[in-house]
Amino acid sequence: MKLTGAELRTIRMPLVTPFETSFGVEEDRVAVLVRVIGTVGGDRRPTEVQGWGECVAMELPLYSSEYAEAAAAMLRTFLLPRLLRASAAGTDITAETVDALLEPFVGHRMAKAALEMAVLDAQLRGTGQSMAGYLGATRPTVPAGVSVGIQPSIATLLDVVADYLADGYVRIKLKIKPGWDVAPVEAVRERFGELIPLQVDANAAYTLADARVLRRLDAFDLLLIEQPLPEDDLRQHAELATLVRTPICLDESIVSPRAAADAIALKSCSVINIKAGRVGGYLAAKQIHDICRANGIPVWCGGMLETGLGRAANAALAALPGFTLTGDISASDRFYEQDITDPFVMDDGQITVPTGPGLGVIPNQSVLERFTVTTEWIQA
Ligand SMILES: O=C(O)CCC(=O)N[C@@H](C(=O)O)c1ccccc1
Repeated sequence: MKLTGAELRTIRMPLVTPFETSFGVEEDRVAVLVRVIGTVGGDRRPTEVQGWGECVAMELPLYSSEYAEAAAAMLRTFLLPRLLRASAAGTDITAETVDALLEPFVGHRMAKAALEMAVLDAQLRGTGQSMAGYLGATRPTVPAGVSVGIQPSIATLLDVVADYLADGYVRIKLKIKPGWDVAPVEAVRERFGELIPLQVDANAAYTLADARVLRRLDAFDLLLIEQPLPEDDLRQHAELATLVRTPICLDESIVSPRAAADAIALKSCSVINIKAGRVGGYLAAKQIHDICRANGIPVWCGGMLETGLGRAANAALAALPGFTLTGDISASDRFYEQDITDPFVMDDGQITVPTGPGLGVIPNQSVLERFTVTTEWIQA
């Protein structure tokens, strides 16, 4: 497509309840959104298209080195000007070429992913193909899993889990950290039985010296332990994998298809959480899916508290055949009283994959305005 301009918007959305992880407590979500405007169909029959991208970088650099303000600066100063200049010079801007065009800029995968997502959405709205169709989805719905934050007490945790199970969630993920691990998992197992699919997410809060504690989790038949050790420690994850029986799943460590291939080769994990924003976009996410499938590694789609825009794309991704484990694809009301798109709702534990062109959803302008902190127009 011929890129004519882009809107860069920062929104702030209140969370329905504080969300505590091993790296902090979030009361609201700050998100950077990109809307690209362009034309397709050449000079003969130019048709205007627009596409939306959502950056998953948090307000603070606690999950990864990226954060919202830095992502906005990257998009404003380097990434969008690069694409706009290339387009003005006659380059056809497609989702498949964004990564190569942005390659000179090192890192900033979440910022790049948001821009690639916007270009892909615009491109697909132009052709009429859905994101699910483009990625190769094979299912019309995906199972809904929920991520449960660290709670003030075990009693509160059990009430929260009971509510989510009553809502129909088919998989429970518990955030853990040193001092909040064996006891909450044991309590959930005792209260709700052995049958509910249960996993834990440490967000890199442990070290290999904690292997004894992590091995105690083997007693609870967990689906996996997610990212127990620091992001850059594939070797020690491989060591830990020989000490605990529960499958090790990596999240923060898997920053690219190459990292996925390395982690598999080094036996650092036996499950991978794929987050398009973390790995540089939905095309890289699909590559990781394909690498894992070729190596017999099950994958699932992680969440980053996305609005309905990212949620739509994640539902499409999670419908690919290698996504055999339930992901963090929850209903919009898990985090938001009001989503910026029509809300994603759960139906019998399932989330429906959008079938419209592109993402298949668009923001509700008045809700978007209500949550907007800043918006700016970027053009060549
Ligand atoms: O369901 C969701 O969207 C959230 C899933 C979740 O727990 N995400 C975690 C994570 O570490 O995977 C996270 C939360 C906040 C910020 C970054 C990551």
